[in-house]
Amino acid sequence: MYMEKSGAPRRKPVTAPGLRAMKEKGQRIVALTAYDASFAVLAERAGVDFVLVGDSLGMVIQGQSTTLPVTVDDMVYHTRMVARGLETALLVADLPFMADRSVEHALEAAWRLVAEGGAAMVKLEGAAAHHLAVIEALVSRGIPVCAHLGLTPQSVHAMGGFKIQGRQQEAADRLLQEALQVEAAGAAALVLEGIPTALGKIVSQRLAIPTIGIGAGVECDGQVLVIYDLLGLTPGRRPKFSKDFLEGRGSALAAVQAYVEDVRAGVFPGLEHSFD
Ligand SMILES: Nc1nc(=O)c2c([nH]1)NC[C@@H]1CN(c3ccc(C(=O)N[C@@H](CCC(=O)O)C(=O)O)cc3)CN21
Ligand SMILES: CC(C)C(=O)C(=O)O
Ligand SMILES: [Mg+2]
Repeated sequence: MYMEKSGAPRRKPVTAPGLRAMKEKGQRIVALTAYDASFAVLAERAGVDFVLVGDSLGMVIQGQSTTLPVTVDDMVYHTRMVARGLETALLVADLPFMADRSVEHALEAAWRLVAEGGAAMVKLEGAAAHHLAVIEALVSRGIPVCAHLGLTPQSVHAMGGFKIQGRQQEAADRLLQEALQVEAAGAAALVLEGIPTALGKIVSQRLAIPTIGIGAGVECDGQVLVIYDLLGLTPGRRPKFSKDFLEGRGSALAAVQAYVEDVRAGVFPGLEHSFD
């Protein structure tokens, strides 16, 4: 094997049903993005539970200003690279923009992410009727789905920028209803991005499936970050909800380990990384 992956004692593989069991036991889920084998090994060695090949790769790897140009081919390529670095963490891949334009397209894309890429779960943004139909189609064929609500970057133009969502009561009520709908459609987990802490808490309490927050406050059942933000590698302004864990530490592994510990202990995100 090219790379030593875990370094630590072996642990049981993280699975889709296992995420729900973690919520039931009150164990926080630690998620992190990775786009290549080296970063996947880092996440694996630090004990990350859920490794996301995010379409954020369009921004942090490709240097584009949104995630919209990312293709299914791009996602399959990076998912394959990440798969080679993982041993026990759950491998999740984003369906890129418009891969869900029909149930057929979504099935084809998810098939490739699982069969060619090695993903064990796919993530998709939104809870419109057509998204719910896609979730049901994938789940009924044995592909676990992670939903994604709130600040959904593939809707950047509709939102008028990467803006915090669910600040008004009506929008908050709508988001809770959508969360209940994706759960009913069979989603195994839900990423909540860019919403007030109080809303993240309510959604997490009302759902049986785990919520994984990014800029959604400390009350979610888990947290996710973009690894480049965690390592302070993002040029220019990075989202307020992110934190440079490498600052004051001697290695990338120590930085990821500190993130894992802080999420498990419920001390990250702090108020300074949250919205109210
Ligand atoms: N490096 C990186 N980190 C991410 O978290 C990330 C990406 N890229 N690319 C894909 C999406 C885009 N994301 C973003 C990008 C910017 C903001 C941002 O600047 N938000 C403002 C909030 C504005 C408001 O208050 O409404 C902020 O100050 O954080 C948020 C999410 C999250 N994702
Ligand atoms: C930030 C996470 C949730 C994501 O969707 C991505 O990295 O693309
Ligand atoms: Mg994404």
